[in-house]
Amino acid sequence: MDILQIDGISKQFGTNKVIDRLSFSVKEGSIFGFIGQNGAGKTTTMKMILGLLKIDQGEIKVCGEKVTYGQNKTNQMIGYLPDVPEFYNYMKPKEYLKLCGEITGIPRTELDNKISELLNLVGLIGANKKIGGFSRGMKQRLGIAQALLNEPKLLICDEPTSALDPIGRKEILDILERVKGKTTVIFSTHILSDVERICDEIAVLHDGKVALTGTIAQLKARHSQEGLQIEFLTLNDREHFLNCISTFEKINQIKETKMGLTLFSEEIHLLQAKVFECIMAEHILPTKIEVLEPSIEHLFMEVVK
Ligand SMILES: Nc1ncnc2c1ncn2[C@@H]1O[C@H](COP(=O)(O)OP(=O)(O)OP(=O)(O)O)[C@@H](O)[C@H]1O
Repeated sequence: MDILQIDGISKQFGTNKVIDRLSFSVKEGSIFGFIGQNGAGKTTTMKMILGLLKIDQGEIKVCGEKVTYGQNKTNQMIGYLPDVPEFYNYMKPKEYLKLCGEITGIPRTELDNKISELLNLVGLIGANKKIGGFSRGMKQRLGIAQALLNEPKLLICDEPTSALDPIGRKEILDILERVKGKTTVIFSTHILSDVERICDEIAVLHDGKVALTGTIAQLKARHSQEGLQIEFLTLNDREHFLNCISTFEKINQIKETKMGLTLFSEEIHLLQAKVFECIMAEHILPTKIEVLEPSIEHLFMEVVK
């Protein structure tokens, strides 16, 4: 079942059309990566899902229920972690979650247990200090706990890892993976390695539309060409090699690097044969030859270039 259906939505700010007949859907129980460059419209889309921004055209459904601007019915099924979550800094995490739980009407008999469970999940059970003294990563983790308090069917996280160091990012990704069994997760990001690590499906937002969507394996198999990276001892060697290889018609793209070249082709075996032919013909000794696996990063670059 699709927990989220986005059907032909558009959004314009003045003359700036940010979202242009955007459509995609998210399956229940999955982790969905919503990818886009800065300013692509990820936050705008999330705010429309939450009914916080008016849609110019199209429709959004959460669990089959239509989202209406300014109304919170569908938000009862959603937990939201904004890109910069705000807290009462003078409170400790337990106190803060208790306040949130009381405001949203969670019965007192359940609340203490639920808070301990969530603080355990996000690794903050022992963090008995004021939130003001928390690191960014700790604040993001507390934000996830808060977003999960009401047991939402859908957890939406806006760039949860963007401002974090590698350890902080890994902690967040591990939590999202653990949450997956109970809650569908959508997270926006421009960090492609995070997406490769935990997402079941992705959508790449570009020019207001989905430029690419599918599972990671499908996308790699369908779209990406493989690359071959070669490095040389001297720039002179690189020039000679480039003159030889550029006559080969099966190459789609050549990128120059500091001491080498990266070659892209859909027929990597033919490319390899030609590379060795040029090396022999030009009497060049490369310092490195490496086949690059198709990656989401390459795919993304293909789509947004
Ligand atoms: N309230 C607004 N009024 C006018 N323009 C806006 C408004 N909100 C967003 N925009 C514009 O819409 C575009 C998309 O912004 P949005 O914040 O949705 O992008 P994003 O993909 O989330 O980017 P980032 O990764 O930088 O957070 C930007 O050009 C932004 O300036």
